[in-house]
Amino acid sequence: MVTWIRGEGLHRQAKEWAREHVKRLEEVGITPKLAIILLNDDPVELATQRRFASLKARDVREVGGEAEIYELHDVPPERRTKEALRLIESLNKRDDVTGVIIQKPVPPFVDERALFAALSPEKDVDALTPDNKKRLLDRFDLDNDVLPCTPAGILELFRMYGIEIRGKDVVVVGKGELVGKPLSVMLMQLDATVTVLHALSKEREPYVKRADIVISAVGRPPEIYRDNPWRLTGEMIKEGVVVVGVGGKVDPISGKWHFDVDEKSVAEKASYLTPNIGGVGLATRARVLKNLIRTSYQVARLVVSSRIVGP
Ligand SMILES: NC(=O)C1=CN([C@@H]2O[C@H](COP(=O)(O)OP(=O)(O)OC[C@H]3O[C@@H](n4cnc5c(N)ncnc54)[C@H](OP(=O)(O)O)[C@@H]3O)[C@@H](O)[C@H]2O)C=CC1
Ligand SMILES: Nc1nc(=O)c2c([nH]1)NC[C@@H]1CN(c3ccc(C(=O)N[C@@H](CCC(=O)O)C(=O)O)cc3)C=[N+]21
Repeated sequence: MVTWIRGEGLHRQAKEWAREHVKRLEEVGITPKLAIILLNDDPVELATQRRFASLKARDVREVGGEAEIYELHDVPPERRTKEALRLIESLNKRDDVTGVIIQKPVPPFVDERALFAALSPEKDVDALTPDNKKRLLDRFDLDNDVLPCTPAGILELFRMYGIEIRGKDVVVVGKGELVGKPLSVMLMQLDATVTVLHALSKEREPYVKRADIVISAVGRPPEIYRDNPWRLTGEMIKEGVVVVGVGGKVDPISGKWHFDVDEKSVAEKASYLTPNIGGVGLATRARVLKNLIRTSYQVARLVVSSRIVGP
């Protein structure tokens, strides 16, 4: 029988914790405010990113903070990087903005590197600025650092469900900057044997079949992408494996979700499995809240007093 790995508990705990810290920050005159930037005009991405952005904004408002969503997807392609840079610079300067998320993926013609390089590292809720990314290669502290939201959320889920990582064969499918790459680095530091598969991997099946833990972070469901699709099904995995499904897209026409993992067939073989709804997404949002509180303390130290102590 499969045990479902649910994110609800982490999400609820994070909201309670964040609510307390919003009150403490109010006492020093700081209200956490998250700015979310949308840049992608691809219809699938726009539908998906709008959904995520509004959920994150809702969480922040529920704990007493503020959120602003900036939609730049209508700016002509040739001006979009420039306009985004201008917006990021103004958000950097504003003392009322304490955290910024640039929703990924950005369209191919936008200079993503330049955007993350321009963002103030102390407001970087996703830990995606060049310096924040590099710190991961050194070491990390799951309880105290601003870490990439989804990888950290997944590690918290493993801890909560008592899933061992040390010495395990872990396959990570996808090496995106947001999930696959940082997560595989973190798993390596936790002494897993990590195999990373991606679009150009010669073979995937043999690696997936022998893994103790499979994490799928691709986001190319066959219902939406004819070219180069990916789906993990029950016949691809061994009995008793732990499966974590991360990738998913909203179909802009039907408004329906399609995911990396075929929940039904995988549930018949896996020992632990994240549900496509109510799993990693909630763990990610829990971590977004925690990171925003941490970046808000960092901003408070800069604009109010360096003596303010954080969580
Ligand atoms: N549930 C949640 O909370 C979250 C979900 N997501 C979702 O996770 C997914 C991944 O996010 P992100 O890291 O930004 O992804 P990217 O789009 O940056 O990367 C996708 C990765 O998948 C690989 N890939 C593409 N096609 C295949 C294939 N056919 N088989 C195997 N691998 C393939 C790519 O390979 P290559 O590098 O060779 O091009 C790339 O490494 C997205 O769907 C995103 O929406 C993200 C964050 C949170
Ligand atoms: N810079 C950046 N940072 C991100 O953190 C980021 C991003 N870009 N791009 C896209 C992905 C995706 N993502 C999710 C957030 C919430 C849910 C989520 O809450 N899902 C709910 C419900 C979904 C629904 O009700 O529609 C669930 O799983 O139960 C999922 C996925 C963050 N992402």
